[in-house]
Amino acid sequence: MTQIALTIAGSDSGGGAGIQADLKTFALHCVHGTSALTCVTAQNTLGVTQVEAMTVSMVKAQIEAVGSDFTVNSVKTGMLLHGEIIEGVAESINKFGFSKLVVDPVMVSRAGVQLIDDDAIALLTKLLIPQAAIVTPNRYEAEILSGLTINTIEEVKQAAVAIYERLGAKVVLVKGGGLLNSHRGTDIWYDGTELKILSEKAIETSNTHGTGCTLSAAICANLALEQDLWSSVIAAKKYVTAALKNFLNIGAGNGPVGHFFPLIKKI
Ligand SMILES: Nc1ncnc2c1ncn2[C@@H]1O[C@H](COP(=O)(O)OP(=O)(O)O)[C@@H](O)[C@H]1O
Ligand SMILES: Cc1ncc(COP(=O)(O)OP(=O)(O)O)c(N)n1
Repeated sequence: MTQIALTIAGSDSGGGAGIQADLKTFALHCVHGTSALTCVTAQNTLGVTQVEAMTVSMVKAQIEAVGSDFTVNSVKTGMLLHGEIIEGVAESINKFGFSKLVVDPVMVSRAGVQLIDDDAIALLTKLLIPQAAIVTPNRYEAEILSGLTINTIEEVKQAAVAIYERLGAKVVLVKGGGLLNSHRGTDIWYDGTELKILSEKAIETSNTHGTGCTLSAAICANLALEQDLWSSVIAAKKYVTAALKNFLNIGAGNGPVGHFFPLIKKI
């Protein structure tokens, strides 16, 4: 049977993050990828130079087109840009009752640049995070969502608990790529009962563009394949780590992870 996943996210013209990263990740998991584009970014390995939003009606029409024709097994959200889009997306998600929902609360890039406005952050926390099966903030997003400063693993754990308690998330996975040196491969899971550490050795590279999108898309793909949430996260962590090890040294800035590493012919 063909499993189907939907990504609701922005386009990255450089192909490293956003919709492009999500669809590649779905394909490498043998999951049919569908998409609802929220915005278009002019972006490369050096950064974002321009952003344009899709209209709310077009975002909703894309979700409607996919949801009314296919059995969608899982959904992820990425860059949602502004409050009206978030309201529209939340409405459509409710309409179709998508329950295997991964919310990657894309707000701040690894470089610390805010990617959505303040109203959007408030609506994301109110309308989408409580509906998510799992929310996957990076270090900076976890600081905003928890109201805490994060430097150490202990502080990552405190933030994960605070986000769970303050926002009603079912599971929180705080990603550690923005931490210092040896902690960059360490993520913290909190499900209201247990704090779990997912740790991989930090990979020495600046070609990390798209790690967050890739991790959340891989979780979404594994959920579509009917794995449970914890197994989905473990497998996704393995996929993003391998993709990072196979980074693409392209462009003048921070290159993307290598999504298609399993297909590369060994000489
Ligand atoms: N240098 C690195 N070495 C190993 N793992 C990393 C590295 N950078 C990021 N990761 C992993 O990539 C995933 C995405 O995390 P992160 O980069 O923090 O997200 P985002 O792209 O949203 O900022 C996490 O599992 C994190 O541990
Ligand atoms: C269109 C678009 N969506 C999301 C991001 C952020 O990508 P992410 O993988 O979360 O983070 P980086 O590791 O690339 O900072 C983006 N840049 N563009």
